[in-house]
Parts: sequence; structure tokens; C-alpha cells
Amino acid sequence: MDDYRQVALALLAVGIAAYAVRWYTDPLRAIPTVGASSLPGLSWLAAFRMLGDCRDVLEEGYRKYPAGTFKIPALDRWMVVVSGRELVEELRKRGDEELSAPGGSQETLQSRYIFEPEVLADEYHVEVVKEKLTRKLPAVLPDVIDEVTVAVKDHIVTREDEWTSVEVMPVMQKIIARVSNRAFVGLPLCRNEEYLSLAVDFAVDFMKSVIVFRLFPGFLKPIVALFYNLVKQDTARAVPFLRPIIEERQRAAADLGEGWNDKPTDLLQFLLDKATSKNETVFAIAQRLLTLNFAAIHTSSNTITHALTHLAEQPELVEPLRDEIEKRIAADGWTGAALANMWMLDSLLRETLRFHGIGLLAMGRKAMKDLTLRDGTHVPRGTLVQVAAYATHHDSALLDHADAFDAFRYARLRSTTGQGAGARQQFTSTSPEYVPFGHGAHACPGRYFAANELKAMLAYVVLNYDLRLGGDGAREPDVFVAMAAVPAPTTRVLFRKRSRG
Ligand code: HEM
Repeated sequence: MDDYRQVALALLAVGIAAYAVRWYTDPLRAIPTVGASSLPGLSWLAAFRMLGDCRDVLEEGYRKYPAGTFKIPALDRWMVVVSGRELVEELRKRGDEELSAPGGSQETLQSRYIFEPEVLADEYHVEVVKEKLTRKLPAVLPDVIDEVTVAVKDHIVTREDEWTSVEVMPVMQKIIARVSNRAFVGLPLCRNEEYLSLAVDFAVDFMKSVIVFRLFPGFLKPIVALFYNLVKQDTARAVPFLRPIIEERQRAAADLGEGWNDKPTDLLQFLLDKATSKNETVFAIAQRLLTLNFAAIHTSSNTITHALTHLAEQPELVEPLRDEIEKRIAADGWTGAALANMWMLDSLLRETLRFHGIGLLAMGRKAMKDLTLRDGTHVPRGTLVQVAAYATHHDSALLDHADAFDAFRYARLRSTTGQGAGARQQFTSTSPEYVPFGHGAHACPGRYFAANELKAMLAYVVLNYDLRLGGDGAREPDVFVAMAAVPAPTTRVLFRKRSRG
């Protein structure tokens, strides 16, 4: 019996020693911890708390370590968080060989276990958005505007003088999915309900997969991937919709070459122009397209849901907006130039993303080698570093009354500053203090498309509908889940055909 006791005590001692060594040698030990104990095991328990609303933890870190670095627990790692202009600029300036953006998104999104190897190896779809979709916006915009007018009427059905209650988030997802897909795949597929719900649900399935993979330790993830991959299943479901279109376009390209006069101007075609020379499968092309749908739909639909809810809550914002929109359209028609000159609308969108955002953190970067940040923090290879976006956006030392929603603050700033400084207040301009789209070379390449699409939709709605807040008339609080920020999913807005009297 004594022997057993001695063996048990020896094992316990070894366990405690191993635990202490692991804690002591943790390469991130020197970085202060917020929201948890830095002891192994206890931090894992705290990581569960971080799956809920953890704004207070990030706020505490931001307050304690302004212009500095701290770490917070996640289920599968520590996440290092930086704040302050200098450190955000450092994240921007250090290239992908030191602090990698693709590496960061592969870590946060667990892409290695989810996507096809050929899609991961060459993420040319990102370049296609940056180089082609953005440059071709003037050609794409008329279709987007056309789709806005039809899609809004289809989804927001009003009768003369009557208020219609709309659950705004799911309806905005449908409209945004349809309008975006007019630019992504064109007619008639952009109106196919089944394809569109697949595009919307893909994001949910993708995020479910991310959460599942992050629950497992690294060595188990490849095994889990053998049995569980919703992204693969969704891609397989998208293939029958896309194959006939892709094959027909490939035939046209082969037959007509340079003489293909009515070549489509949409995202799918921009992708095909790259994919065909690489002999890529329809499956891989479909996965790239779904990934771009993921990047576009929920980000944009959440943004417009927040913006519409503010307009419904503060009807006094609507008249000045109508005035601006009518003047710009009278001058330039429904064009990119008119949308670009709608400063108040632009300001509403910029303020919406500042105030609500799409997440608490931004600019995820993976350290590709050991490095020391300018505040002296040692960051070992493999560490995930992010920016405290939400806390930065709500810091009244950086922006007056940062805790208040002030729809037209950026329009005012633009008109009181010179031309160059004014441009920095635009919806699409990023800075170390404004990171909802990230900042630097990897800042969202789809933001120019998103800005035009969102402005066209808001302008159309503001000109054609009166708005009021539904439910009990009070704005429901946003929902925060595992670093994501979303509007309350049951928010209702009342729409009525605009009374022009
Ligand atoms: C309001 C709408 C949107 C918001 C708030 C948003 C936000 C973001 C953010 C925060 C990033 C990460 C940037 C970084 O790591 O530094 C990103 C990346 C990206 N976004 Fe957007 N996005 C929006 C709309 C779109 C749209 C409409 C598209 C496509 C048409 C798109 C395509 C992409 C792509 C391809 C990337 C990856 C960039 C890279 O890896 O270099 N986004 N977006």
C-alpha cells in the first residue's frame, strides 16, 4: 500500500513540476495577461468566458496598456493584442515575411483544415477583388443599382399609407446577397433563391467549422478535418449551379478568344480569366466564389442593418439625407460620381462601422519569426497578434464623444478640413485609429464595392420609404459573440412608402 502511495506522490510531484516548467517557460509569459490567470488550464477555463461578450476584458487591457501590448486567452492559444498608433503602424509596416496577414487569417479562420489546398496555396481571388472588381466598378455599378431597385421592392413589400414591419437583419442579408451576386455571377443566377440561401448559409457553416476546429488541439485538427467539413459540403452544393455557367463561358472564351464582344463583366468572369490558364477545377472556382460571398454578405448586411436602425430611431437624420441624395442625383444621375459626393451618407456609414464595427479585434497577423515590437515586447514565432479595434474606436481621447453615435460627424469634419485631410474622413479611408476594414496593404479590398453598394441601397431606401423603429420602439443592444459584433438579430424596422406631401 505504501508503495502505491509513494508512486502516486511521485507522479503528483512530476505533474506539478511539469506544470510549473510549462508555465515558467511559456514564451509569452512576460506579456501581461488580461481577463484570465496566466496559469495553464485556468487560462483555458477563462477562454470559455471569452466566447461571450468580452468587451470589458479588452477595454481593461486597452486602459491598462495604452500604446502597449497584452494577451488574452483563447481556447487553443493566447492572443496578443496591441493598441496605439505606433504599434498599429508597426503591424501595417512589417511585411508578410514577419507579421503575415494570410498567416493571421489562416490561424483565426483555421483555413488549413477547411479549404482546398489549391485555393490556399494561391489566394488569387483576393487580387481579383482588388485589381479587377474595384477597377471595373464604373462598369458594374449600373447593374448593382438596377438590382437594388428590384430587390428592395421584392423584399420590402408596402401598401399605400401602411407601415410594414420588417425583421431587418435577415431581409438585408437576402437583399445584399442578391445585389452582390448581380455583380458576382450576373443574371439569372443572382435571383435564384436556392443559390442565394446557400451563399448566406455558407458563412454560418464556415464559422461553425472554425469554432469546432478551434476547440481541438493542433494534433487532432487534421483528424477532425477527415470527418467534418461543412465548407466542402457547401462547395459541392454550389457546383451544380455554377458548372453550366462556367463551362459555357469557357467554351465561349475558347471559341471567340479576343473576339468575344459580350464577355460578361462580373466577378465570376474575372476569376475565370485567371482560373482557366491554371486549369483549375470547377470545385475550386466555386469555393473561391463562396469565400468572397462570405467576405461580402454578412459584413455589408450587418452594416446596413445598423445604419437603417439608426435612421429609424432618429428620423430627424432622414430629411437632410434626402436633401443631399436628391441634389446629387439631380446633378449626376444614379452614378458613382453622385454616390461619391453624398458626404452625409458616407459619414453615416463610416460612423456606423466605427461605433458598431464587425468585431472587437482587427488586423490579425501571425508572427513568422521571433521578433521584438517597438514597445520592447518579445513576440515568438507562431504568435497571433491583433489590434484592439473596438476599444480604439470608442476612445474619447482619439475622437470627441466617441461613446455617442453621431451620424454626420465625418461630413462635418470633411467640410471643415482641407481637400486632402477631408478625404481621410471618407468611409473607405483607413488609419491606425480607424480599422474596421483593417489598415495597410491587406485592408479589405472589397470596401470600394461595399461602399457603392451600401450607398446605393441606403439612398434608394431613404428616397422611397419612411422609417420607424419597430418592436417596443427602443433599439435592441448589439450582440457580442467570440470577438464578433452583430446587430440584434430580431431588430424590426417599420417601412412605409414615402409620403411626398
Ligand atoms: C462593410 C463591408 C465590409 C467590411 C466591414 C469588411 C471588412 C474586412 C476586414 C476587417 C478585412 C481584414 C483586413 C485585414 O486583415 O487587415 C477584410 C478582408 C477582406 N475583404 Fe472585406 N469587408 C467588407 C466587404 C467586403 C466585400 C464586399 C468584399 C468582396 C467583394 C470583401 C472582400 C475581402 C477580401 C477578399 C479580404 C481579404 C484581404 C486580404 O487577405 O488581403 N470585403 N474585410
